[in-house]
Amino acid sequence: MDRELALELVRVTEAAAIASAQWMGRGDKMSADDAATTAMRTMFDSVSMEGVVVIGEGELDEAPMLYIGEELGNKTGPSVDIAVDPLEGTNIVSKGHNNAVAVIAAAERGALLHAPDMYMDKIAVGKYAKGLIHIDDPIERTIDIVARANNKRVRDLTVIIQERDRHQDIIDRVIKKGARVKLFGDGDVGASIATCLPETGVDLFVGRGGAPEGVISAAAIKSLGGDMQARLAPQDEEEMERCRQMGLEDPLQHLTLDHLVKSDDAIFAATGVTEGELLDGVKFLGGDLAQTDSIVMRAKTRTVRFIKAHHHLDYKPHLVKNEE
Ligand SMILES: O=P(O)(O)OC[C@H]1O[C@](O)(COP(=O)(O)O)[C@@H](O)[C@@H]1O
Repeated sequence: MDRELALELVRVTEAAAIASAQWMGRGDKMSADDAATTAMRTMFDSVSMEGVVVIGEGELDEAPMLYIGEELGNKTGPSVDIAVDPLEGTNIVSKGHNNAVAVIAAAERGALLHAPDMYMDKIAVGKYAKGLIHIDDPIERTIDIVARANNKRVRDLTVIIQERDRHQDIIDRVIKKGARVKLFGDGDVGASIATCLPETGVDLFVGRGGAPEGVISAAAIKSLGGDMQARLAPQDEEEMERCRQMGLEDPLQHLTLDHLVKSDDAIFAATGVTEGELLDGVKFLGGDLAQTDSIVMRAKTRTVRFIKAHHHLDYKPHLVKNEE
């Protein structure tokens, strides 16, 4: 997969971000998600690839667009697996909070784990701690390992955790150990990637979140040279069976970064929808002008590009929300 495909995928996330940002703060997460999905689906038609959705909006009977198995692209380019989250942080947008993004991960055909839509336990770190962590280690040991690797004192180490009741024990243990917690409401793709960007001050991501988000994050973490491990967390026998049907013989398998994204030929693209630590949100600058802020990276070359773009919405009427 080449640089051109990476840049084409940014056009797709930009469109999804512009469409959904118009729903910010309107208390309607479904419409925000629909707007992102429709815009993303439309843009995919012109992308030079033979893509197949492996992580999308659901099975064919659940989602009219971007369903698992759907073919995308104009069939002139490489054969790729596509994982999408048109709006990562639906609640964020409906409430006007920070850190919602539109995201796509792509990898050569067969390389992305086909993760069912269920919970997954995850741990992520930046490049200095790569190869040193294990998801089954007690958090206290992991903190010591990452502090040493990142050349920080434990008291200066920051662990980012989604603020959920299920994480209370781990939050208490991080604080007792003397490290810092940084809690976030929604959006664990951005939170896990933050471990790989030293300027965020985040050293370690731990917790249980969506499995699809886990695979998408893994494409970014691979491109940034960091490390991630995971394990699906099926909640009952029915979910165990779903894992098996998706090709995971052992649903509780210890998943390394290379299980999540099997190839080094992977691309991650994201555009901010609302303001965030990683990316600015979509800014409507007056008149028909909208500004987007995106990041795109390729695991093959480890190049990370930040792209600010101005869009004249008079020329993109399909992205403009209809006013009833
Ligand atoms: O809200 P839950 O059930 O704790 O699930 C956690 C998941 O929800 C999110 O915070 C937001 O997901 P949505 O965009 O689908 O609302 C994910 O980033 C995270 O993986």
